[in-house]
Amino acid sequence: MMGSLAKLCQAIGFQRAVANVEDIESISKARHDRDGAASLSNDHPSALRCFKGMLSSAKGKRIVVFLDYDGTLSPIVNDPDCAFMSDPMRSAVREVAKRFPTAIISGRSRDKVHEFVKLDEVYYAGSHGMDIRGPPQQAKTYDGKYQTKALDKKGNELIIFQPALEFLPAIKEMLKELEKKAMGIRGAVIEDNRFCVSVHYRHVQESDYGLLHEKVQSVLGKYPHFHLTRGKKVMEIRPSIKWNKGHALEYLLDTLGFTGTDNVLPVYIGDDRTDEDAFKKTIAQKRKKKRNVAKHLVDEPE
Ligand SMILES: O=P(O)(O)OC[C@H]1O[C@H](O[C@H]2O[C@H](CO)[C@@H](O)[C@H](O)[C@H]2O)[C@H](O)[C@@H](O)[C@@H]1O
Repeated sequence: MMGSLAKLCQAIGFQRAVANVEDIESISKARHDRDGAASLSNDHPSALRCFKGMLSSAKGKRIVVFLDYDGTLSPIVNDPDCAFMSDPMRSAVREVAKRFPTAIISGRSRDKVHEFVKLDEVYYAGSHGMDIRGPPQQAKTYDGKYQTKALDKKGNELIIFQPALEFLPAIKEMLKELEKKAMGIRGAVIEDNRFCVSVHYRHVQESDYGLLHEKVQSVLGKYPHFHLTRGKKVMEIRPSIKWNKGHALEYLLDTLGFTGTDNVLPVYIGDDRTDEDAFKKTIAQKRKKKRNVAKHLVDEPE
């Protein structure tokens, strides 16, 4: 059962920790591309060195796997439309999804990630978690108005959760303005991620960075309910709601029936700053468990 997870980790670049598994092309090299991404260092504890230990803490628990897309399941490439996932990576994710509930949480639009991943057996959260296609169960602790039922191509029932729905008209307007403004700057690429917008500057001359930033800020100034975050050579404009990849992880755990339980171990694999919101929630989950154990000890009569 753990073999499939080890294989996926190896495909993502965790080879050192899980030796003796069949060789799958690693994307770790591509991730160290000096583009501002956090790299492994003494300041960052390495999952590579404690993978087996991490798995031993999964004993008796249900593992739920959460994966980022760009830079994790696909290499970072120059053209965002060409960030394809390799077939071995797809097989590794498919194998994991057979054994553990698995979700992909990306900054991309949900449809775009699905198009790249092409697997129906995983759950998808696009737009940094603001567009979730989850299990066919309403989440208990979330506002029902953002949850709608839908059917997939095979007629299976799904729940769609979109907490930023009311921002859609403004996002469409903003997208047009950004496209117009960015046209003047060579190399700038605007990507429609449905509930957020990416402004890529990977191909912009360094001398034009400031100008592009100014233009983005001038558009953003007209939309006070939005804010800017940063990724790898990309500025991302998002609605200012209290919702990120971490909340999406919690939402999915809820719809999978794990709210208030101790018997779950969420595993999140990601490479970028926005993934840190989800890492924090997995840690919070662990702390919650510790608190519950402590409470249990206090409640328990001696
Ligand atoms: O949450 P993620 O799935 O990691 O998405 C974050 C952004 O990823 C994409 O941009 C990044 O990957 C591109 C393809 O490798 C690369 O060209 C770009 O420079 C990177 O920033 C995606 O295009 C963005 O919309 C996502 O927000």
